Amino acid sequence: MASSFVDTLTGARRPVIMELKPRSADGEDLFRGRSPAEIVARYEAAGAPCLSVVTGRWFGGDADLLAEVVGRTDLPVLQKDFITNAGKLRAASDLGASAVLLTAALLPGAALARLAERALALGLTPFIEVADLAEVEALPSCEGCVVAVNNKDIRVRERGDADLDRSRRLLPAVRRTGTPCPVSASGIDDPRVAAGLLNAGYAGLLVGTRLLRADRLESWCEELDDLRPAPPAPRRAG
Ligand SMILES: O=C(O)c1ccccc1NCC(=O)[C@H](O)[C@H](O)COP(=O)(O)O
Repeated sequence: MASSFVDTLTGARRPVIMELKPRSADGEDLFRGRSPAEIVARYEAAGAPCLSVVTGRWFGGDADLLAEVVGRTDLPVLQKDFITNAGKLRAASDLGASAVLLTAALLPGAALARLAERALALGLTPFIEVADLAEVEALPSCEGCVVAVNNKDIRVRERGDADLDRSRRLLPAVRRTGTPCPVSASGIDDPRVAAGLLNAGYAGLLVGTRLLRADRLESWCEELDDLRPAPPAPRRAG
């Protein structure tokens, strides 16, 4: 089945999933008085192809935030939360999400495969997140799924430093899963690092904290564009 989340991300000039997350893992207020509507408008103006909404309590999110974001945009939206059963998939679909997080560290292999299949049947893109080689190698076939390498450690609520080498190391194994859309997620700060990951073969990035902190989001995006190969020139008629 065609996936609008995957197609939109892989077809984007700036393949950055821009995230709404009210608080960092350390409790920093990332919205800084801005409404979700303002942040959505800012991300759309910056050319976001897809959005991510953290609904997990640790980060200050909830289902109302997801509903509000979905009501403000036509972009495909990922729900980032601990989704562990079919009821949560139905709830995500009812709220209008286009993609759902499935965390390999939390879900035994058979449960992960079952939830990924169920998500696809509901028209949701499974956004399967991994953090080490054993998790990648245990994945079922990932056609139609995003496979995302989390550069941080969710077991410590993402409080530690990011290990960006993890994304670089795991990319060949992630490709072998059959995913059309490898993504690097978390702890991506510097546009040079972002461009390096895309130029190495990632089809997309998931960035939250850095974009929410940026006073000049457009500058961050332009710096990223400048470090990427130029898009092909449009064909001239005649
Ligand atoms: O990754 C998870 O398993 C997770 C589960 C529930 C809520 C949030 C979760 N992760 C949040 C993130 O991974 C980050 O917010 C996202 O990747 C952006 O990271 P950053 O750019 O470092 O804010």
